[in-house]
Formats: sequence, structure tokens, C-alpha cells
Amino acid sequence: MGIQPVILDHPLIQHKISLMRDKNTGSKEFRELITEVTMLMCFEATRDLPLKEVEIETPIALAKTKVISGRKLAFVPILRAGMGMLDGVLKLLPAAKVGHIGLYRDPDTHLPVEYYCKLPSDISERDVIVIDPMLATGGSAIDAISQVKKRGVKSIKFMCIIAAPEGLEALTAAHPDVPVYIAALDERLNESKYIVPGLGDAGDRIYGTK
Ligand SMILES: O=P(O)(O)OC[C@H]1O[C@H](OP(=O)(O)OP(=O)(O)O)[C@H](O)[C@@H]1O
Ligand SMILES: O=c1cc[nH]c(=O)[nH]1
Ligand SMILES: [Mg+2]
Repeated sequence: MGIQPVILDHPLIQHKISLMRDKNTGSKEFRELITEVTMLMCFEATRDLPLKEVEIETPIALAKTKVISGRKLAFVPILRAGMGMLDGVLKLLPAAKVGHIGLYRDPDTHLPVEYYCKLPSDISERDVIVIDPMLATGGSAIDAISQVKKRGVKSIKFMCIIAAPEGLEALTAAHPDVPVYIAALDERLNESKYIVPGLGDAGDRIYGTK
């Protein structure tokens, strides 16, 4: 049994995901919503970032106050749809490095096919958050996290917007040490391994490719 997933069902997140699910929401609005949802999720997924005390002079007095300590972070979006979440996390943590893993699901087998992998050279010294809006069978997330582990990374989290129970079970079985942050846990997968009710193909909705 792995770490229990964190379901981030804040009303603001639920509201924005409802708009994302609507098939009449176009790419421009979809991209804005995915950025907003990601920022709200990142707020919670980074709750354990360590702080250090600093002294700052306010216009009134010297203050002992806190800033994020020099802990190194990297975000790893799974291409393509994971790129939709990148703006949101970088708005909050602009100094983080970014690695890219390109995977697509084979339309017949539904298994992930890797076509790109470029990770920061110092990734093994970093805390990594892998991002992808959709966790369906779990194959893509499992492969991406394995790639990151192969580089010696010790601290990995996975953040997705919508998950199917099947994918969540597979991911926690394969990587029981990886905390998972989800905004919505949906009902099931359909025969084409799409999440029901889901929001369709996230990459197509972000980039207008359908
Ligand atoms: O859990 P899984 O069954 O592996 O499915 C989830 C994957 O499917 C989607 O990518 P897709 O293959 O559509 O590629 P794209 O992002 O380029 O559209 C999604 O962004 C995930 O990466
Ligand atoms: O429902 C799904 C499943 C996989 N990938 C998507 O983008 N959507
Ligand atoms: Mg897609």
C-alpha cells in the first residue's frame, strides 16, 4: 500500500474543472483554466517546502521573516499535455528547472511510446514534480517516473488534474513511494481507455489539434 493520494477538491478547483470538462470550452479558455487549476494545486503540493529565516528591513523596523530555502526543484511535464501545466507551476516557482519527457499512447495498445527525454544534468540533486493533466491507465506516468528514478532522483511527486481509479491503482502499485496530487478522481476508463466523464483528450483540447 502506497502513500494515500491527496485529492485537492477545493471549491475553486472543482468550479474550474467543470468549465474544463465542458466540450464547448475552447482552447484559449481551456489553457487559462489549466494554468489556474495548476497554480491552485501547486500551492498545496509545495506545502512542505522548507523555509529559512532572513532579516529584512521594512519601512518601519527590522523584521526576522521567512523565505523558501535554497532547496532545488525541477518540474517534468509529460509532453504534450503536461506542457499545459508548466506556466502555472513556473509562475509560482520561476527558478525551478524543467525537464521534458515525450510520450504518446499507442492508439491500439494504449501503451506509452517514448519519443523524447531531456532532463536537467543536476536532476539527481533536485526534488522533482512530474506533471500531466490526465492519469488514465497510468502507463505514461509510471514510465515517466521510472525515467526520473533512473537518474537517481530521490524525491518525486506526481501532480495530475483528472485521474481514473485504474490509473491511480497502477501508479501507486508501481511507485508506492511517490506522493500523488489529484484534483478530481473520476469514475472509470471506457473501452478506448479514455477517462469517464473526463474532459476528452487534454493535448488536443490545449492545442486545438482535433
Ligand atoms: O495514463 P495513460 O493511459 O498513459 O494516459 C495518460 C496520457 O495520455 C495523454 O497523453 P497522449 O498520449 O494523449 O499524448 P499527448 O499529450 O501528446 O496528447 C495524457 O496527457 C497522458 O500523458
Ligand atoms: O481521457 C483521457 C485519457 C488519456 N489521455 C487524455 O488526454 N484523456
Ligand atoms: Mg493526447
